[in-house]
Amino acid sequence: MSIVESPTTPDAASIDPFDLEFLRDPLPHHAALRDAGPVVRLEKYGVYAMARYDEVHAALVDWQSFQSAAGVGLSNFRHEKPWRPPSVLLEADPPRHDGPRAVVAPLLTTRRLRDLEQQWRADAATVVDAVLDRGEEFDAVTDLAEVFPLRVFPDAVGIGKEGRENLLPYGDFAFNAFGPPNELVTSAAPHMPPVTEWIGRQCLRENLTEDGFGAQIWAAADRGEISPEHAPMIVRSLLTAGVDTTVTGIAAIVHALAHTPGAVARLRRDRSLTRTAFEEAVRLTSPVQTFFRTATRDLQVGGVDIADGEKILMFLGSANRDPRRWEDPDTFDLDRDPSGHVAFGMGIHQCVGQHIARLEAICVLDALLDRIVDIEPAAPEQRHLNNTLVGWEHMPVRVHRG
Ligand code: HEM
Ligand SMILES: O=C(O)c1ccc(-c2ccccn2)cc1
Repeated sequence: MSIVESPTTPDAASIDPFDLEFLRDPLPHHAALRDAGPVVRLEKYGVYAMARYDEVHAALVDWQSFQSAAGVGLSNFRHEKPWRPPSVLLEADPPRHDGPRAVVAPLLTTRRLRDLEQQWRADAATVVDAVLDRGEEFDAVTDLAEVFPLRVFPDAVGIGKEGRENLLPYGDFAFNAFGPPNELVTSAAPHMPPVTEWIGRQCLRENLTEDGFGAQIWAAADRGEISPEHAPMIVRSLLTAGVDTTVTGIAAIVHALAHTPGAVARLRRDRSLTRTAFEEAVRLTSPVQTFFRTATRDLQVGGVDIADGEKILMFLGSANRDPRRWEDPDTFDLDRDPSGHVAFGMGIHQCVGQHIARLEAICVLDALLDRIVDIEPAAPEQRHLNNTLVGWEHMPVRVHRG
């Protein structure tokens, strides 16, 4: 008896995770990939997809078998030239990864961010007041989620005031470049040379303030903890990975509150839940949806043979909604324990900036909770399409000030 594919269940092997229709609404495709098995070979790109929590988690923590140095995008650095010099963090395996990581991680701990927290809370109050002064309806993306990170993060890194409008397009391109050269990449590429050049200049010691993360990274080079040519590369890492991602992180918590009646009231009653709220928001809407690893030897996963050198695409957003791991996964649930989610990855490459991301979101969330008693969608939202990131162009909301 032949198995008749129902028209609504796409044959998983033919799924294109970089097709614009997929990016517009990935959820049904994630379910098809999860249900097709622990590993599915995607015919279009000849890569192996992992969409279930257990396999994604296992690959993330096994850097020896699933390496980053061949690139964490579709492009395989064993055979192809990267579009930019590889990151000494993201696209490096131990031991090359160890020194840069040991330098950056201590700079970005919650303890080190304490003095930033006071300033960022004041900034968040200023930004939210300015938004609410204009009325009870606003765009949570263009008026808030894009405004706050660009107000606080470039100063924290210590880059110059001019040209900061390059940061979002640069990050957007970098995250698109992890995918295939589709129209999201080809339409932006012609505009990138001056943007890439600007980013490179911001990472030079003479262009950094003496009190930001950038200067602290250069000071580590003075101490011989990293080589001098790695210092600008590491500053570039912060500028690449630290802006567009946090825009979605902030938008994700606002989205969750606007679509979950009673959540604002619950959080106003119990502020100890705000950290859980952010973790649950990025579990539900993982800003970084996918990225790759490369097999370092012939592997077998879930009965599927993966040869040395093959690319594996990990679906973090899908893993974070896998019903095999999460009860009622599609619900924003403040009583859930979201720990163990893979929105920040896991293992040696787990997001080194996650405490920055968390602090930015909590500062905005608390500023909102201090001023509103409820929030709801005011008009249909508009997705922002990117090969790796999920996010919104617009998110109209209406707040009630009580
Ligand atoms: C909500 C916001 C963010 C999300 C969802 C996010 C997500 C991630 C994920 C999933 C990884 C792992 C990549 C891998 O395993 O290959 C990662 C790594 C990284 N992130 Fe974040 N990130 C966020 C914000 C930030 C910020 C604010 C910074 C900078 C301050 C940052 C800097 C980095 C760097 C440098 C790495 C590479 C770490 C390494 O390879 O050792 N990220 N991030
Ligand atoms: O070191 C860099 O330049 C860099 C670091 C991290 C990322 C990244 C990639 C996938 C998921 C989350 N973050 C991108 C770039």
